[in-house]
Amino acid sequence: MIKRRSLGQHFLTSNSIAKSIVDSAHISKDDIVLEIGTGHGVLTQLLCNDAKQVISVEKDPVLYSKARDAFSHVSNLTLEKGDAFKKDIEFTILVSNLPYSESRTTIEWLVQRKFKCAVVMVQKEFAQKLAKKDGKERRAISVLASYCLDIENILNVKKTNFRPPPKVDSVVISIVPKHVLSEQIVHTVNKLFSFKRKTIRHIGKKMGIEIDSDKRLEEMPDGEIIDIAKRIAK
Ligand SMILES: C[S@@+](CC[C@H](N)C(=O)[O-])C[C@H]1O[C@@H](n2cnc3c(N)ncnc32)[C@H](O)[C@@H]1O
Repeated sequence: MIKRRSLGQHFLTSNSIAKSIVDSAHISKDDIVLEIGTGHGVLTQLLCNDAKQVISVEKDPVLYSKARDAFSHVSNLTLEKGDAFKKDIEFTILVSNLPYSESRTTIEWLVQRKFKCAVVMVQKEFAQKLAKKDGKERRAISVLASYCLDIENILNVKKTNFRPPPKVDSVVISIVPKHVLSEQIVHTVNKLFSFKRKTIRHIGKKMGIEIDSDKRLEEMPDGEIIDIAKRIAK
């Protein structure tokens, strides 16, 4: 077995945690579920039991081939090989024990999509970052997440529940969308935060618009930051 750290290959070993994750997505027979990272399929069969259809994408070709053999009898499952973020898959629900290195990509990708809900496992620190509402540690990703998504922590998962165990504990979060943003706005919010220490007047000047305020990004409500990004992106 190839253990590729860059692919975040820490496999969940607990069937009861897998069941809790799938149950908390409240999947019905109308739902098309996307799973990012099939791995050894600890979630995949459970998802297929509940959903109309499951599309499970795995980037590692060896794991993809093994899953094809293991799940060849499952009629409502489509297995795909490759990078899930480069595919244009329609889904109603996303369920994934995310590769940690893709957590930020996933949130930026989700805020640009329409879907019913997502249940994903992320590192505890990343969940805390998403929940930052103000202060110096607030990041572009915190603004995008709190403006676009309702996020709830639903389950803490100790690192001992994975093989090989990661360095940190995880948390399963549920996500319900509120607003959708374009790729250009997501990019602009990231750009605004690259000048984070400056006043918004100064940042506006750098980005070609006039803003009559000396506030800093960390003091501004999410909606105001998004409005500024929209003015810049026009
Ligand atoms: C944390 S493991 C979870 C595997 C399995 N679902 C589980 O719960 O044990 C993440 C999986 O995602 C795969 N992966 C990493 N990046 C990916 C990407 N961009 N698209 C699809 N799969 C990816 C890894 O190879 C790995 O199998």
